Amino acid sequence: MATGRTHRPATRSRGIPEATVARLPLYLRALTALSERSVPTVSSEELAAAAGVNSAKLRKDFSYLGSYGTRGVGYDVEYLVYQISRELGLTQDWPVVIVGIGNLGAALANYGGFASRGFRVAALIDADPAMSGKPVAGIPVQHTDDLESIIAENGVSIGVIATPAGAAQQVCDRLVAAGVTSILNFAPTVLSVPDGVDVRKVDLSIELQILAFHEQRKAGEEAAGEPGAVLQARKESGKGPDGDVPAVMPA
Ligand SMILES: NC(=O)c1ccc[n+]([C@@H]2O[C@H](COP(=O)([O-])OP(=O)(O)OC[C@H]3O[C@@H](n4cnc5c(N)ncnc54)[C@H](O)[C@@H]3O)[C@@H](O)[C@H]2O)c1
Repeated sequence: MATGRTHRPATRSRGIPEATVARLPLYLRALTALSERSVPTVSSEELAAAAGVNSAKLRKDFSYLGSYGTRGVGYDVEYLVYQISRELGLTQDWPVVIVGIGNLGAALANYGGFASRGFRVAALIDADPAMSGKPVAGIPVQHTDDLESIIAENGVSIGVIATPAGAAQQVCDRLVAAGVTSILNFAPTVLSVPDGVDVRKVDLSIELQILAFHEQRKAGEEAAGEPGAVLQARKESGKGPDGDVPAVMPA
């Protein structure tokens, strides 16, 4: 759901392209659903359809993981879940801090899905003294004065920024100086970070603007008397109804 920007070269040092890395969570989500239904194996076509990705692309992606599946049987679901989780670094617990506990920060803190995906909300931080000590999602909010010590004590390397745009760069600078090396930014502003710090930006309004563009184009095509044009455009692009492009795009 975003225009992500990862300040890294297009290929990681271990040789997995960023575009593949961006698709791994899509495979993992589809595989986790299969695993929950106790499905033992899956073909590349089935998994590609479930993940909304082209199957040739999927096979290429899995070749980077050294996973080729078995002809006539497919891929072992549990093993692939393990392999992708390991590749994404999800076999370890990642403590995360959220800075800015307003509407969005509180909603993120309350989201139960992080823990099951290997992310533990270690602390909630806000500049408003009136919020200090108040529990959100069962975690007491801490004041920004203590940001550096919170990062150090919890060994945090991932920070989520949900402050107003005007505060985001300053919060980012403090997080980075305190040792955070990955930032998920929800504030509508472009952050400057030193080399070695990854930033991903989530902006729902940009996503909506992109959808508005497509809606406008579809309306134009239909008005021009080409009712099949949308379907044809999908066929040509090779994308399913949801598109096979992850909402969070690599740089
Ligand atoms: N990315 C998206 O899709 C998306 C969607 C909604 C909102 N947003 C953005 O998320 C941000 C938060 O939105 P909201 O609706 O939760 O706002 P909000 O006003 O409800 O909350 C902002 C919080 O940040 C705190 N804050 C302000 N300055 C701070 C600082 N220097 N350090 C720490 N905390 C600070 C405030 O005390 C407040 O609790 C905004 O930048 C907004 O534009 C993004």
